[in-house]
Amino acid sequence: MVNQLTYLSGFNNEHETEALPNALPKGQFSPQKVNYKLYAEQFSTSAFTAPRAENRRTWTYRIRPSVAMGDFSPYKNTQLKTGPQSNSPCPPNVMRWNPLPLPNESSSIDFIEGLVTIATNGDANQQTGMGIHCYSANSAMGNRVFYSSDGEMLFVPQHGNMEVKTEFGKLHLSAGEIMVIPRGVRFSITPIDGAIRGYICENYGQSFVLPERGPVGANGFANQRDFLYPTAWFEDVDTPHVIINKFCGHLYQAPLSHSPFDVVAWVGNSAPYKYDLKSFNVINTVSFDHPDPSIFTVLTSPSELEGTANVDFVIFPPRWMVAENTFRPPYFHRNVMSEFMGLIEGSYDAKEKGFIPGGMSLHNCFTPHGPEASVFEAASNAELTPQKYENTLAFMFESRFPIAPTEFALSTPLRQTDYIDCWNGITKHFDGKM
Ligand SMILES: O=C(O)Cc1cc(O)ccc1O
Ligand SMILES: [Fe+2]
Repeated sequence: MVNQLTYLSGFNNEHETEALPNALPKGQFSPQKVNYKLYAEQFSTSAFTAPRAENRRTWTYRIRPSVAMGDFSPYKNTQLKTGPQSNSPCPPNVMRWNPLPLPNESSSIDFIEGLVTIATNGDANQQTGMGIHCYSANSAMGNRVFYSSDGEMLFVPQHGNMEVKTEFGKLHLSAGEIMVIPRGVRFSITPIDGAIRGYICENYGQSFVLPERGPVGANGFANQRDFLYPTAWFEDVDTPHVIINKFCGHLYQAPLSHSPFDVVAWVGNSAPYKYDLKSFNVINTVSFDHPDPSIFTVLTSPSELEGTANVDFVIFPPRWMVAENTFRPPYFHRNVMSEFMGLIEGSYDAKEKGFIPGGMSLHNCFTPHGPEASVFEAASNAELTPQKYENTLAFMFESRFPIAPTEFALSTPLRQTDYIDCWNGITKHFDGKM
């Protein structure tokens, strides 16, 4: 059992929280002396001059400033990769993978060791694109603490429960929830009650925001109030720690004489947050035709091209299907945007076999795809009564940039090299007659 945590609610709010009374300065951010002899340190994840609506920064009040640390040295190479991947082909094939196995009970794998990159796009140093990783772990990170300078990390847990210690406080995260850790925030992950597994979108581009609602109005989709931020929590621990930083596609380590989780109070809008996907207010057709999946966008990382995301995070949650005279599952299509999908639980309406929880699929820029043959047959002949589509939770990272699988993803035996055969049964029905 884990203790209940308290959270602050509201996407991108200027939150304020203190673990000791009056640790937060009043009326200013950087007084000559901070209460409790703390240090003031600003943490910025947008340029100082970013417009107010996009500006993100938090003032932290900590036992030591972050610079009280040793120097960085290279850390070992792992399966964690970064875009652009040089010398690696990006074949346009439809691709699908079985889930990464959970770590064996006889071995002890922490979050950092269990990270494997499946695909990347864009260029981390140009702050475009993303890395798509899978994690699987069964042990705590001990005195190791991780952060990425290359991107903010959107976690999509698929299996198990974890406690996440961050500089801004603790979060508990379970399958069916998501969490975003801003670029640069230090964290440590501890599996609770067994192994954990999930997906990560390391977003090199602009920070995730909520999509516009347009004519839908002031409510619906993901509502701001359902995004939960941690309350300040700190430990005053003077034992050696190791900081592991992903920077420009490489890992570095640096020694620290103490725990970096020493923020006693903070105020600002840049901090980790989590969201329960069950809170998503699903909006869909109540008449005919299958709408585009953009109606299911939870978070979007915009690019400089309006409406053309660096990456959209889209979910396919349980919902009523009521469309009349309509082919109800996802349609056949070719798309300039590239689509990477995962399955959190149950099954997905376009693929009844082969796409299994923890698995992944990739349909790249203009690669044709759609319902598998048996789904097409069944949905073309189904009686269209209202139907509750349950036991399902899929998601998609959809990006304007082609998504290149890593060497690992191309060659792993987890890859279903016969994936294309699921469309084998698509035959000609045309006979020239109506
Ligand atoms: O390819 C997919 O399964 C994702 C998807 C779902 C949908 O409902 C419509 C278009 C689309 O790309
Ligand atoms: Fe698609």
